[in-house]
Amino acid sequence: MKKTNASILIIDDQEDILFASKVYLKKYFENIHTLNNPKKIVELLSKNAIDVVLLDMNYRIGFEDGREGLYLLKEIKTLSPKTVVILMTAFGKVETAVEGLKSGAFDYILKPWENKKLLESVKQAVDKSRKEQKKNKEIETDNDFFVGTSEIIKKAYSLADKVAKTDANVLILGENGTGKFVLAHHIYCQSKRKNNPFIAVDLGSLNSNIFESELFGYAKGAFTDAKTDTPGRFEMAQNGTIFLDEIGNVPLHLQSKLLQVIQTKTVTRLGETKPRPLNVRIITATNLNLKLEVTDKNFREDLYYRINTMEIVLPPLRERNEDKIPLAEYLLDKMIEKYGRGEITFDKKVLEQIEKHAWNGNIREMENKIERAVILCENNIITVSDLDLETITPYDENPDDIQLSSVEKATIEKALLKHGNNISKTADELGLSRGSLYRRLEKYNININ
Ligand SMILES: Nc1ncnc2c1ncn2[C@@H]1O[C@H](COP(=O)(O)OP(=O)(O)OP(=O)(O)O)[C@@H](O)[C@H]1O
Repeated sequence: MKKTNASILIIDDQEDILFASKVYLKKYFENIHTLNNPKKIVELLSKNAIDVVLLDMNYRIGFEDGREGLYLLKEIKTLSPKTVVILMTAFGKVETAVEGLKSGAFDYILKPWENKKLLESVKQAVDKSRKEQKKNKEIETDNDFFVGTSEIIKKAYSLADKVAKTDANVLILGENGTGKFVLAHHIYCQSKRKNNPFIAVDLGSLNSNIFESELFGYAKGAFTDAKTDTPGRFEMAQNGTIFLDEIGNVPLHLQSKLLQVIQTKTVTRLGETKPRPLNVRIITATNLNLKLEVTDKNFREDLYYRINTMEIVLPPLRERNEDKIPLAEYLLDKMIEKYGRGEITFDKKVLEQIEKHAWNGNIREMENKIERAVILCENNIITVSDLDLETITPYDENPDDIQLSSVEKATIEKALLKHGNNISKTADELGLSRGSLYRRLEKYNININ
């Protein structure tokens, strides 16, 4: 009989159970791993792709309420969402196992089990795990990613495709709305980590108080609200990819903590002392000129070199003139599908405007305008008034102006972030009147709501 190509992990503190189940299941499945200490789960899951876990619910004598099992179940589902878990429980403890089913376990079996029943349950779990993996592949191949025809963007995307196959850290630079998140996700989908988690974190929105607990996790009791042991985003990304957006906005004292995680490939939860091993690919992004931030001593040089093994610059839309019309057509098709509309086309005048317009808000601005136009348009033709571009200055800056305006925009965004979008304080810091700050927010399409 041919063995099924699947990896099963059995976790139990009783050696005889591990031995017996391993010997039996080895006849049917290619890889059987066993663990007698559940603390080693993170390490094992970070090094192996496991299809099914058979998990005992109790480990310490005197603690037989199954809570440990439920906790470990949560941890496994966080670290490796596509792994299917079967709980093992003693007769009379079914209630906790049922709670486990509600928390994402696939099945439970009673100890001592009949081998046939165990085999049946594991086979079904392997099927389920295969289906999950297939579902994910379909989503990924269905992933709609616009490439474009300009040399500058083709170069950037081809670099991304090349680096995707490796485990190198990637830094994506580009103005707001140029597609940094979309590119990071695209890299993940092309990588060998695509069946493991993709965790995106907007570092700009994490204030210093929650930065560490969110990213590194915490132990129960580490601070007043720490009710349970909780993994951070790094652990959630175990075996997968973490996308750290707005890395340029992390304050210096927290940069050193990030550096330590990246350097040591370990993370220590708040309130714990022992580091946990990490196997995570790191993709970062920022709209700031990070090199300049390093020169100005706002960003640690050592962290910069850690994260930019490969640097990909996404050009603003105004530097990709020939992509504007094809991109607009692509976004139009996307919106037609979203709103279930029949064929809609652009009026000739609209196409001219699309080409001339600066699109300082980049792809996001174009997407928003086209979405609005699809909702508003009558007669299935998008007119100039549907697209609503009249009020916006056409693009006629020279390259030096572009550089300058990118810097100005980034400076304003940084000051806004620092002052929690408070207009008066931001204007004060920048030496502007409130009126001129508002004019600039409009010019650069900066939304503060
Ligand atoms: N290559 C692409 N193909 C299809 N759509 C894209 C592409 N790049 C960007 N977009 C669209 O443009 C919008 C902005 O993209 P995204 O959020 O990735 O930009 P960003 O640079 O991360 O923005 P921010 O800096 O503001 O976070 C998204 O709604 C996305 O759907």
